[in-house]
Amino acid sequence: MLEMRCTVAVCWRILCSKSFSSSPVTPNRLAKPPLVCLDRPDIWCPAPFQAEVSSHLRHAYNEHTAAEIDGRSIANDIKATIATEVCNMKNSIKKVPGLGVILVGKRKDSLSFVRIKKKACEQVGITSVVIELPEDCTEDEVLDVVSVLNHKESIHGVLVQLPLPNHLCEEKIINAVNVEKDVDGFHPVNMGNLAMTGREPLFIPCASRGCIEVLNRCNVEILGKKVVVIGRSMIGGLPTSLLLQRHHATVSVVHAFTKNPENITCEADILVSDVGVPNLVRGDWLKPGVVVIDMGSTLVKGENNSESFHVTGDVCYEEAIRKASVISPVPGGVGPVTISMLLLNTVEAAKRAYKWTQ
Ligand SMILES: NC(=O)C1=CN([C@@H]2O[C@H](COP(=O)(O)OP(=O)(O)OC[C@H]3O[C@@H](n4cnc5c(N)ncnc54)[C@H](OP(=O)(O)O)[C@@H]3O)[C@@H](O)[C@H]2O)C=CC1
Ligand SMILES: Nc1nc(=O)c2c([nH]1)NC[C@@H]1CN(c3ccc(C(=O)N[C@@H](CCC(=O)O)C(=O)O)cc3)C=[N+]21
Repeated sequence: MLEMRCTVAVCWRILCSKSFSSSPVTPNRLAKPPLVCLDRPDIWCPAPFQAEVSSHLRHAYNEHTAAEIDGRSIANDIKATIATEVCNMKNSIKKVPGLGVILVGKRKDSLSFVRIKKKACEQVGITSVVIELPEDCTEDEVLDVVSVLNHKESIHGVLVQLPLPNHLCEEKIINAVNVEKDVDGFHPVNMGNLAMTGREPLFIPCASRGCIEVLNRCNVEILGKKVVVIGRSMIGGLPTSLLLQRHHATVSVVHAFTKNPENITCEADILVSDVGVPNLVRGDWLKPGVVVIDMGSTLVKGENNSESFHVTGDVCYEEAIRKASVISPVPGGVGPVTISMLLLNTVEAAKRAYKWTQ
């Protein structure tokens, strides 16, 4: 409890202090900025960048193995564009976008994801503040921090790292995030608008947006394709299946209660997996030539040294590369692009807040 009070006090001081300012803007450290592909079929909000058709595929070893998607290079291209835009915003209105992240507890994976988000913000000149609360904090204490960030003028994006400890009501906390700062896109108004044809969510969940971005960047056509999404969580599978439908795919969803999932997955032209079970998707689940997007990201202990961890996806990579035409690896696939989509959502939130366009 004392630890939490101290953390909140420190956070409050950080939020109120003048020294809570932007990290260095470093557009030149990154690759030449290409144009980010933000095309969406229903054009829900003004897309600030034009689409660039470029290839981010590493070639296959031979004709029997898949080409590998280079998610890090896609993410670097997007980050370079964002860094330039943040720089322009700073020069034009003396403001930079700000992201507030709330982290409850000390889960190893959450700590790692939050560290990655913070570093990515620094790379492009977005200010970030991470509010850490102890595992046993109360719901009211989390809601108080959400409220502070909601009201802070220099914070344009607010996100609560998930999952939360069981005693906290995720629904109540997500509902409390200002819908105009909901850069995760998990607020029911944003999620509802994503689900309803013709409506315009202010934000699209980052992993789902990342999935579409990766497919676009690798010139994989979505329209009219049979897509199977494994998983239906709020973070990953559900919004991804909705977004793919917006892009006119025919989408089937497989979940924990699906009987004989391989009978469904083997029909897919594009397979997206967001489950968190390593090696769930085997080679015999796949149609030859399928495009595989592995969104799973699970920390697993190394075999020999129990202290070492590595991140792994849902797809049995060695088997899948022999069936797929294109595959996203873990790490280095959709994950880094998800992070760059969070940066993009934060920039878009700041632009709306300041009514600023380049
Ligand atoms: N790369 C990225 O950008 C992102 C990666 N992730 C990763 O995705 C994974 C899933 O995370 P999250 O969505 O939060 O997890 P959840 O546990 O919330 O959801 C898992 C989903 O998978 C389904 N599922 C579980 N077991 C099976 C099974 N054996 N067969 C088919 N479906 C199954 C569940 O079905 P049911 O609904 O029936 O329970 C549920 O819909 C994690 O590894 C996470 O790190 C998440 C977000 C972004
Ligand atoms: N409020 C909230 N929003 C989220 O968007 C959210 C969340 N909670 N909880 C957990 C999931 C998972 N997720 C990932 C983001 C980046 C990588 C990523 O960058 N992965 C790297 C490797 C990461 C590493 O090395 O640890 C890669 O695949 O190359 C993975 C997974 C976002 N999530």
